[in-house]
Amino acid sequence: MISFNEALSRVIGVALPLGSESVSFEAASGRVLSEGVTARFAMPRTDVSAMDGYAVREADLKDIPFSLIIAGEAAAGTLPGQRLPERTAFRIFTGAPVPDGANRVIVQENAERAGDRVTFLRPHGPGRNIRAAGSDFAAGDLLVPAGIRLDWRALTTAAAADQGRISVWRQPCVVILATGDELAAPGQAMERPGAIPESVSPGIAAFVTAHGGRLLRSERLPDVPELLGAAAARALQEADLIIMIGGASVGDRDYSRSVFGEAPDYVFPKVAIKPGKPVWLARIGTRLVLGLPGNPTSALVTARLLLAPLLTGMSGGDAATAVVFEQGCCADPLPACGDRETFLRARMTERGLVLADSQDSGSQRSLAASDALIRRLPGAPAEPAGAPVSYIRF
Ligand SMILES: Nc1nc2c(c(=O)[nH]1)N[C@H]1C(S)=C(S)[C@@H](COP(=O)(O)OP(=O)(O)OC[C@H]3O[C@@H](n4cnc5c(N)ncnc54)[C@H](O)[C@@H]3O)O[C@H]1N2
Ligand code: MOO
Repeated sequence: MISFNEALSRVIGVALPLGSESVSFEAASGRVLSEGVTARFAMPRTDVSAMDGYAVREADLKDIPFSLIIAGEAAAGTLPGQRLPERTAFRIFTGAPVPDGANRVIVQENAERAGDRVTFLRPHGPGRNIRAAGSDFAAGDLLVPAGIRLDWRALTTAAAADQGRISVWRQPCVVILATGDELAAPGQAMERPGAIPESVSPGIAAFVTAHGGRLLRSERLPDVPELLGAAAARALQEADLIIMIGGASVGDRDYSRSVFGEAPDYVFPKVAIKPGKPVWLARIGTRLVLGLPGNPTSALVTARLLLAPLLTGMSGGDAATAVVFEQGCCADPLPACGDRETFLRARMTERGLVLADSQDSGSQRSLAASDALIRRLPGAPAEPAGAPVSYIRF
């Protein structure tokens, strides 16, 4: 069985972008730029006021108090090119073009206006309160480079470039197939003896969307090979990535692998990790199929460790950045690790990482309260409380 590191490097190897497309800003959130965004013009476009106040000439300033006639007004959006006559002031607002000849804006808090005169009553500070043309960026400057995921900060910078459309990598289209006779839609399990709520695909669906995928649909299917086969064939037509949930193990009714043929072209058939050993990844033509174990914690842990880099890379990002381990300390004693690399659910607190009450891979209660996975290497000895640990945000 391969190690987690080997599985991760194989995921990174197949997590390739799927081609680019041009989108409007409304559709760009969370997408990865396939081409950098360059500015169509300099910002500010012209010298502009940084404050609400009065534009003046330096040469006209006298000891306070002194007055000037107000000769005009400039607001944001006013065309540049107005001229400030000597020994006058202009009423000016933040973002307005500074009239030619003016070289300082005095904030209105230091002045008092009466009709067409302004009297400066308090000393102005050293700042000129003018943003020079091009001081933010010049025409043609690269504002956001290719490869950046457009989060709310990068979207703002990109929009400032005044490009109507931008080039982004295509989103991987995903179909989720959750398998198991026992599964019922949440809200409908109690009425059916033997049923349990299908809890994994709602979590995985949210995970897919958060990591740059486009969810086409999520289906719940019984353990009937014909039905699974038909659903898999449909999914292979439409999706770049199919996520099978459950049926990954060796039970007689575990069909998730066999619906893709006698011997799928595995990227890996399982991984030496706990929880999540039965996780698998295969290529079916140009599509990828990821099999997550049915145990809810195993499914979510393997999603965090292997689906995150897969979706990150397929959506144009740097797959390796999706799996970053940090150093911390564990507030609880740690048990010795067996021969499978183990990821323990934990919660980040001011005291350090606190282990979840249950580490059972079927446990679902602890998931909502866990935001970290502590990484324990095979054969690691037991440790007392306070030991340094490597962990990943969960
Ligand atoms: N003889 C062996 N048995 C098992 C092995 C093994 O190596 N040899 N591996 C165990 C491990 S480790 C895991 S993890 C599980 C994973 O098995 P499957 O992927 O085949 O999962 P299922 O059998 O379908 O289900 C396991 C468990 O999870 C519940 N489940 C499944 N899907 C969902 C869902 N969508 N929502 C909520 N709960 C779900 C299911 O009812 C079962 O209780 O296999 C071990 N067995
Ligand atoms: O790997 Mo399983 O996920 O240990 O229960």
